[in-house]
Amino acid sequence: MEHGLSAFSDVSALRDIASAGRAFPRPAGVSLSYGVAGFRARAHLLESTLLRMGMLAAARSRALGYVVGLMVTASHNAEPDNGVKLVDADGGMLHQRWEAYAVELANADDDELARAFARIPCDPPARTDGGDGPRVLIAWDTRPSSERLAALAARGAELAGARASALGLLTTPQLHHIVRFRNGADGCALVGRHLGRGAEWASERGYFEMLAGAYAELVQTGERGAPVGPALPIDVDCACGIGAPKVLLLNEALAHALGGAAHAPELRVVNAPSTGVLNAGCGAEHVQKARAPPRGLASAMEMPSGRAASLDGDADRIVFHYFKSRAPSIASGPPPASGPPPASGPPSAPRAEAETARDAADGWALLDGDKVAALLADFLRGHLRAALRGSTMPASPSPARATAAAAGAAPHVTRARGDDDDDDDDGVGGDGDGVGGDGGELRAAVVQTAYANGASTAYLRGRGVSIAHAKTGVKYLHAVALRYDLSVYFEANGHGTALFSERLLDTLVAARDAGSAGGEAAQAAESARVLLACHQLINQAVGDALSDLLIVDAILRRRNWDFSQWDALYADLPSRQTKLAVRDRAALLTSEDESRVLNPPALQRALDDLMAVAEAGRCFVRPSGTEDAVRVYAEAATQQLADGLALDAALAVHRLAGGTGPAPTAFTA
Ligand SMILES: CC(=O)N[C@H]1[C@@H](OP(=O)(O)O)O[C@H](CO)[C@@H](O)[C@@H]1O
Repeated sequence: MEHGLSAFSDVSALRDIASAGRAFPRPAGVSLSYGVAGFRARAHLLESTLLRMGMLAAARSRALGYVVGLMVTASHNAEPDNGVKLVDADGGMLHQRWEAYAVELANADDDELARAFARIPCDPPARTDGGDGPRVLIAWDTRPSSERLAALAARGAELAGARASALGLLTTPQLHHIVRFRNGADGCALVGRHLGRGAEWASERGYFEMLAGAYAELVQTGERGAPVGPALPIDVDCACGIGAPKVLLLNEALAHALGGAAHAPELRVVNAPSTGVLNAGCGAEHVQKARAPPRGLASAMEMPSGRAASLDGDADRIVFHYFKSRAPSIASGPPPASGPPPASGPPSAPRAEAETARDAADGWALLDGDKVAALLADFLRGHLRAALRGSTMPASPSPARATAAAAGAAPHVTRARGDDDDDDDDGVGGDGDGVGGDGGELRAAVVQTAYANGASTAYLRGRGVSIAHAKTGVKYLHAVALRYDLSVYFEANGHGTALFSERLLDTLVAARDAGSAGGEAAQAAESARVLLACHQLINQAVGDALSDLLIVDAILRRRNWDFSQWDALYADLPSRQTKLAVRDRAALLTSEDESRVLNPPALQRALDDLMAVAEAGRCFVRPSGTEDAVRVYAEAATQQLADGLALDAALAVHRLAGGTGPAPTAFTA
């Protein structure tokens, strides 16, 4: 039993829960595991799960005394799938300790459901929510099955004694934002002191206002006072999902914040829901895994803006791409002091190897999550150094625990920086990049997974940026990122964000406000202003495609860079991903950092032999947390070697880890 909480004891509600369990039976033979982002399966298998997760969300809200969220989506999965993601009171993902309750509840026998629910410690000793009672905000994506599943979740929440509010169609990050700001407005200590306009921004409208306002702030000037680059259009591949209507709303908000559409970057919707099947041949997952442009933007002719972005099915991740022949040319200003040299700098020879046949033919290039992280890390780090020049760190007993201390919150509900609650399987390495002020050191780092391209890691290291490592899945990256004062985390697939600690924000506010003194202080104040606008723009709860889209565009405009200049930060090592089905993917066990197979041991021996003969070869395999498949990643000195390594590794998995169906002969995205 968790501290201070007792079991749910409303006997009549438990009776209702028991009968609902029988009315929506669990499909026979289906056992669900809580993957890297909640439960996912074919939609028709999920009715009992959604009902039960509505109950769990109610319990979580009751335990914390704050609003929580429930998102119905299967993100990048195929349209017939669906899933559920739970949003915790601080706007983050469900606390890992509660995942065990989620699994227990989702897999309880129908007759056991009420008893399983009654075992969840969720009755607080006294109400802490000002009497509003438990409340679950529910939103869903555009899948045909989503609305019905959302209604079942609402029913589950109500049976478990919570009020359920249906917010309708939202992106996943929007729901995270609304939960966070809603609780922040109510003074929830978990959310931090630097929230901005809590109550005003606790809505979809507020979300757009916040983003557009921060973007407008950032594009007031270019770097070092140079004129800012022009507002250019960008084609946004919305994966035939929820991103499409939201991009249109973002256009309106930008036009409003910037004093007219002419001053805003036009976000052109490609692949709206009415034009095709969700995630099929389009969207971030397709583009990044297949390393090919999406339908609708498959040639330079189809991409009139010369630059594009692809969102995934629930718009929590984004990758960028462009055709080199059509990239809009920007009269390049001087390179920023903090930034790397422009296009001509990095070597371009490896790029030729990296390009697939399609790239070579059309000059198509992908800018993935690693490239976004590199751009952000460079930009934020440069401004951080400038903002801290001459500043004094606020005295703080332990920066990492500042939020927890300020919160005074019970340890079992606090997910503050450095909270050891999440230390079980963080898989973190890296010490952090100390950026000093007079009174202490702020720690900054980029957090990557095993999927990060080796060239991106080398680039960041070469620029003195510290790298920390985490397991695949943003919940792991986020937990590691919270250990730093400023951290940028991105998965190569485009899921990520940047986090600012409370201590850093205190310091930035002080530096900004000291700016009127002139001289160096004025420069520091300007960088502090820029960083505070970034904090407002970058979603602090979770990776957010729309917020990432805007910050990338703002940085490029401030630097007067086009996509090719950004792309030239470093040349990706050639890589290839594929996946294959096995009898039982849970039987494949990997090391903490996922770089090595522990079981079956013969598989790692085979992979070692393959890597030994491929120049600069690196490969690893791991069971997917979202699909019934084993994923294979390979990189090597040439595309041909990377492809060969990936296929050989897939064959080794098939042979030694119970592959089903015919042995793989081609790549599966
Ligand atoms: C290689 C890859 O892209 N894996 C993705 C994918 O997880 P898997 O566990 O690999 O299926 O979906 C996750 C949720 O969206 C995302 O966090 C992760 O990065």
